Amino acid sequence: MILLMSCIPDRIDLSSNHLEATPPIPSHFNSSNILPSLKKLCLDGYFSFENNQYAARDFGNTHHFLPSAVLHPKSVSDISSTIKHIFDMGPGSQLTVAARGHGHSLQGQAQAHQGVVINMESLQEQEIQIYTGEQPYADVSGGQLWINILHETLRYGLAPKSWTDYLYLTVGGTLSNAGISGQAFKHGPQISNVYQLEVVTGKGEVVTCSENQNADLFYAVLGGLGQFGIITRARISLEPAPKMIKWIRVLYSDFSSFSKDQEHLISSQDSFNYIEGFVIINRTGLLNTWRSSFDPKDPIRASQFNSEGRTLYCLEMALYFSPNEVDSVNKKLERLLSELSYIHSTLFLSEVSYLEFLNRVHFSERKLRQKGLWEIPHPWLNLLVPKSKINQFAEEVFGNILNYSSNGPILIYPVNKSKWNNKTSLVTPDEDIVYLVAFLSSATPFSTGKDGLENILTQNKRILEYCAEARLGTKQYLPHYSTQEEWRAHFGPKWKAFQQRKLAYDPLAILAPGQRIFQKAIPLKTHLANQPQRKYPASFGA
Ligand SMILES: Cc1cc2nc3c(=O)[nH]c(=O)nc-3n(C[C@H](O)[C@H](O)[C@H](O)COP(=O)(O)OP(=O)(O)OC[C@H]3O[C@@H](n4cnc5c(N)ncnc54)[C@H](O)[C@@H]3O)c2cc1C
Repeated sequence: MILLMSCIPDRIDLSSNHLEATPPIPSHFNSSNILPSLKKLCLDGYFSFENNQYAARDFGNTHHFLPSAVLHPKSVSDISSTIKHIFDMGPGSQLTVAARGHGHSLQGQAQAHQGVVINMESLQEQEIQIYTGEQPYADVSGGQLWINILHETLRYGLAPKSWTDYLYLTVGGTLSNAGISGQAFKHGPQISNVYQLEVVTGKGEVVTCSENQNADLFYAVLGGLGQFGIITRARISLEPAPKMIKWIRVLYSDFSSFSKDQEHLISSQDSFNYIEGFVIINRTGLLNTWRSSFDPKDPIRASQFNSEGRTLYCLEMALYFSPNEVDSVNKKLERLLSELSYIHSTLFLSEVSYLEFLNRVHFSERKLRQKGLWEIPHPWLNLLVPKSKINQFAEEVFGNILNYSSNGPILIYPVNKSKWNNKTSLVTPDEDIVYLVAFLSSATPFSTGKDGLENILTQNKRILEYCAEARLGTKQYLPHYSTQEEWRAHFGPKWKAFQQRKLAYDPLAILAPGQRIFQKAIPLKTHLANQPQRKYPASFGA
């Protein structure tokens, strides 16, 4: 159930549905004055003004802000003329615009309260175009799903190099964050594997950018949380696609051996193609095994392994190969495994196609959907932790704060920062190796117990407080804050550049209001100059 109200108290907990207050839209703002002017725009696509509840929903399922209109663009010009029209109204109109990819944000980041949501998936102006050759690439729409890109590129024996664990996400959505998965140690995140973008800025201008052309906008948009422009097209770097995957999991009972082996593997020249890992705290229910699209016998074998109540760490690796390389890949696998110090009775190996491997979470999604466990609140917390502090972090968080059980998978794996470009808007800890730690919790509807939403949010808060108190230098990935002070602390030395770029590309703060970084009500120049240390209501941030 979605509750949509224009005026609701600060926080309502309906157990199954955690809502936050609607942003403080001033009383003089009346969207009904604005909407007739939108209707007059000459578009290839169309606006819908009713039945837009889905645009007030996301995967997190805790924030629900209803827009006044949804644009279903058929062309880039639909997007640019809509934004230009809103820009020309000036700051007084209050109208904001959120691009909505697949709506898999966690806290309303793709929503626009009483604003305009752009349904990016309807932008199918151009087919996926593949360029073969020495440096192959794909030209794709910003609203394209990664799963569709995979299917199409595989027809040419090619595929993107860097992925997310789940492929039902759009190009624009993941490039606005980073796009991190088990290939990132080798290729960097998805934002390191883009040659060119086409962007509609907050003034409605359509700009092509790359590292050689309008480079500042290019880097601003990558990891830019949708603040500087709407990605309408992206040129994605490709590589020859492997046919098959050896997919391996091994267990550790000791965190430092586990992380030492992970770091060894990501630093080796000739290593696996994919390296991740996860924490197994107590036993696993269906929600905890959503990544276990593995040999069906393995969970049974794993459950026979007597952990004696200890927390276990699972190192997950994949080796790409072609059917004609079986001998050499087996030798390589043997050599790589011989360098590791896992518990030897816990080696799990399966062989799957590349497509099955990359699409593994969708397999679990289907199972969860059947049980009604997909569209429930997901109070996720994603952190980037510097390598020098990971042992301290693990000891306190896995050993103390989460001492009873987890409410979903906890991923943990290191990546080499040398593969990441510091010019992008993405913020990471300042070390050569950082760990992605993802607490992918699901809240049980109506529960007020340990698996309930409030409890998980409290637990997330404890983790964040511990990181701050212990000065671990962690950064949130897919960040979510409620005060401007927190955003400034998040960006640290990058905050000034982030503000300057906002002023250059979206001076009226029209775009991506759901990130709650800038507020359209305040003219941006004043806003930037004054730097107020103000705390906005929890739902709105700075
Ligand atoms: C099941 C699941 C698994 C995930 N796994 C991973 C993972 O392995 N690695 C990882 O890095 N992330 C992962 N994520 C997080 C995911 O990458 C982000 O939430 C991403 O933003 C979702 O993409 P989307 O298309 O749904 O974007 P949306 O939620 O629709 O939008 C996200 C933000 O980007 C903006 N935006 C959307 N489209 C555009 C565009 N074209 N141009 C400019 N701005 C735009 C929106 O306004 C919003 O601010 C996962 C999320 C889920 C739900």
